[in-house]
Amino acid sequence: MRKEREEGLSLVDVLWRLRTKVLLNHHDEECVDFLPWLERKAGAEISSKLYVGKSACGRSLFASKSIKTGDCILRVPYNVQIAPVNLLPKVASLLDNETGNVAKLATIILTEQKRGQESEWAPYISCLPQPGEMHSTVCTIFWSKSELEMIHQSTVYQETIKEKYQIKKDFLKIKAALDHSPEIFDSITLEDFMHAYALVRSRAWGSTRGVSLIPFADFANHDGVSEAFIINDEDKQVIADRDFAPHEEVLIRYGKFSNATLLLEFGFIVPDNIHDQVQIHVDIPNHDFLGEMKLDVLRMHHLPTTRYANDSEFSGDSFIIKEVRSPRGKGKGLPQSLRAFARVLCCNSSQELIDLAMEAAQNDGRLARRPFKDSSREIQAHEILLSRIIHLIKEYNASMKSLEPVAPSACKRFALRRQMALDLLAGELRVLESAYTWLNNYCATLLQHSTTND
Ligand SMILES: C[S@@+](CC[C@H](N)C(=O)[O-])C[C@H]1O[C@@H](n2cnc3c(N)ncnc32)[C@H](O)[C@@H]1O
Repeated sequence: MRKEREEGLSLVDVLWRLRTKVLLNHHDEECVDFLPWLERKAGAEISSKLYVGKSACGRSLFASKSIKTGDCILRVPYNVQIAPVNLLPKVASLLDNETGNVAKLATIILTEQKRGQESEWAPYISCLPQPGEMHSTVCTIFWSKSELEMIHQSTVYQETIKEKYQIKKDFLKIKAALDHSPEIFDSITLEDFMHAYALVRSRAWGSTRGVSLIPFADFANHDGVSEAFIINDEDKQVIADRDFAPHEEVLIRYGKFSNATLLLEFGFIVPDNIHDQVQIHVDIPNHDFLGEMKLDVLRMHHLPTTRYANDSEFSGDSFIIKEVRSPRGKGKGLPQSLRAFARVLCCNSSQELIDLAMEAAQNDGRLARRPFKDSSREIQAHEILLSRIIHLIKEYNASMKSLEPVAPSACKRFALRRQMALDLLAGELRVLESAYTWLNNYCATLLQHSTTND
């Protein structure tokens, strides 16, 4: 107690510290003063029911007392959120409109870190994960080229390359701006910027006023099946989705995110993620003599098509598929837009394309949404999808097989990333296999009906 009093803490703070020391079983010495400090800064209560503690996934929020379903467990007013407008005016004036909000928030973190104890945000900044901490460097932007190759099947691969490019672009702009202000920041490295960028990506939320860091709320860890989330309002609130006993970890849902998104933005994945998805490309082959007509019909009906690098080579589209939960025909099956695309792709006469366009005009205007009347044509359309999916399944299996088990002497970081790559691919493979089962079943049922009718 004398030590705390010597640190200049008020009696209330000392009592809070003693109380939490007794209560906490995930005690986090470094964060004990953080919430009282934030509440003083906000001039309002932020949470009477939660504390910041330690978990297997870095810091986390825990119940400090019993929580009932429907209780408001935290509210962070806008005046203690960190938004791009908090960027020092001198630095802001040197940045153009193309500099993204994530880069601006990352710059705020770096400049506040530099100010050390003089920073008005010092108690918050000092609780953020440090560059060396394992969980903060798992995001794929930190993966090497060969590590990224492990997941080249997944959209995360391309997204990471795009993101790394954007980070470098933003870094050069920020560096140029800070070089004009050596009194604020003498030298900034790409590594420092990437770390700050990853911190922002994994803990900033969007709101009616743009993107901001939400101190305290951003210590909540993610559970994809939780119904508690940060309400997209100016003051950020979270409402408990169930009862919690004292000291239970309180998880929230960041969003209905696939493992691809979780890995890219937050650096972790969850097993059996119900939000997993796969992006598949379906192309109109360049040898298709009806290719141009098919493209015209698709565009006339507002189905987006992409012409790839060389106009004469491929045209096609990308579709997101999620796990198809019921192979027996119940539930949603594959996206209707993908099945419509396959029906158009399957047409082998201009008359068939005209018939599809007429059918759309006579109904709700949407192209190829109804099954072909001729069930053998309907089967052929879906077999195009089946063959695409079988091809992808083979590729995923081959990629996973090539990820040899790591030697016991391999570095811990590589072993972790390899395991994440395997888990990511396994989740996407599960989605593809569910689509395969659904399509197979659909075609078999159609075949059975047509032979019965014959
Ligand atoms: C918004 S922060 C949450 C607080 C963070 N644990 C900390 O120490 O400051 C998001 C980060 O927490 C970690 N995290 C959150 N939920 C997780 C989960 N379910 N599994 C693994 N890591 C998780 C990841 O490192 C993620 O980037």
